[in-house]
Amino acid sequence: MIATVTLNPAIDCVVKVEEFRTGCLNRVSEEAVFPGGKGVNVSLVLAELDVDTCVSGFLAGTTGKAYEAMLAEQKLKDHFLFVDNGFTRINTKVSSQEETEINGIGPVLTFADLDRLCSKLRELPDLNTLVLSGNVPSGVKGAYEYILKSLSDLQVRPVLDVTGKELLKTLPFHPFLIKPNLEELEDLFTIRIKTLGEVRYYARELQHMGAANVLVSMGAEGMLLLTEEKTALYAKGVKGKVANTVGAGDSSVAGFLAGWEPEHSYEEALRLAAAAGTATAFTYGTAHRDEIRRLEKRIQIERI
Ligand SMILES: Nc1ncnc2c1ncn2[C@@H]1O[C@H](COP(=O)(O)OP(=O)(O)OP(=O)(O)O)[C@@H](O)[C@H]1O
Ligand SMILES: O=P(O)(O)OC[C@@]1(O)O[C@H](CO)[C@@H](O)[C@@H]1O
Repeated sequence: MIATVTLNPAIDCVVKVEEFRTGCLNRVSEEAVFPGGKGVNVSLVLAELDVDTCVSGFLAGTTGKAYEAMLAEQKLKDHFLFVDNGFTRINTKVSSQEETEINGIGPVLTFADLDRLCSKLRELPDLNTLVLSGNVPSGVKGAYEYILKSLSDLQVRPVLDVTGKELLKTLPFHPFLIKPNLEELEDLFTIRIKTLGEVRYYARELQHMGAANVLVSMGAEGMLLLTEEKTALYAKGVKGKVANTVGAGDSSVAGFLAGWEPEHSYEEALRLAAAAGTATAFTYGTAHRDEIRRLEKRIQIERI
């Protein structure tokens, strides 16, 4: 089973505004709410792809209760824990001429909370993969390193979709997969990347630092996978009508894991990663299976 950890989930309020402007009232023409947060998005797409998964992390307050009810509707196995300060954040995602996101703060966590979470994760039967992704709340800086250290005796594959120092601290644990996007890769090395060759070079640097597989997502430009066998595969972007790209990266992580599992084929992993990411970009909320399977046929992969 694949467990996902979302330390700071959010109710995603996705709205469409015909012409978004700052400094005035904007009225929305379409709106929807989803139980968001990176790990939960990964689990939603895994479930669409018939992979056994469960969600965990922390909720708080009345929005936390609402979040739980939204999860129940999605029929995800829910191992979230409650903390008794603050409230689960509400993140606003505006689709307009361009996309604008406003992400909230969420509750404060302590390392004692992380210990409770680790105990919960230990109890999960058949756990083989642990996906850790998203923002680390104040109070628990270094949380992912702490969780991986606490669970280092378990035989699980760590998967990390986190940024900056939080990512670097986890590389000594040899994550099975990391998924920086292009901007995050640039920020990690304080450089500007212009070519696929440069993407491959810096992905390789992350392998030298401990990562096994590195998947660099590049929005509409597709994604590059540097496998643990040192093969670089590139999946071209697919053109289509973008609804909202929120969760596209998380869907790619889910697609990668679902595609890799049956035959341990990295080409199939990349194909499904690209299809799932694209399907989510073309959907409000995370992608559904039919769209993912339809797009899978359109993914072109080349060795670079
Ligand atoms: N505008 C787009 N058009 C086509 N495909 C897209 C688009 N945006 C994203 N994708 C697909 O989804 C994948 C992941 O998207 P992206 O690189 O934006 O991830 P991300 O920055 O981690 O996103 P998020 O943080 O919102 O989950 C891309 O590599 C691509 O395959
Ligand atoms: O604030 P974080 O944890 O970095 O990102 C949270 C978030 O923006 O990421 C998901 C998309 O990847 C959304 O569902 C959610 O609102």
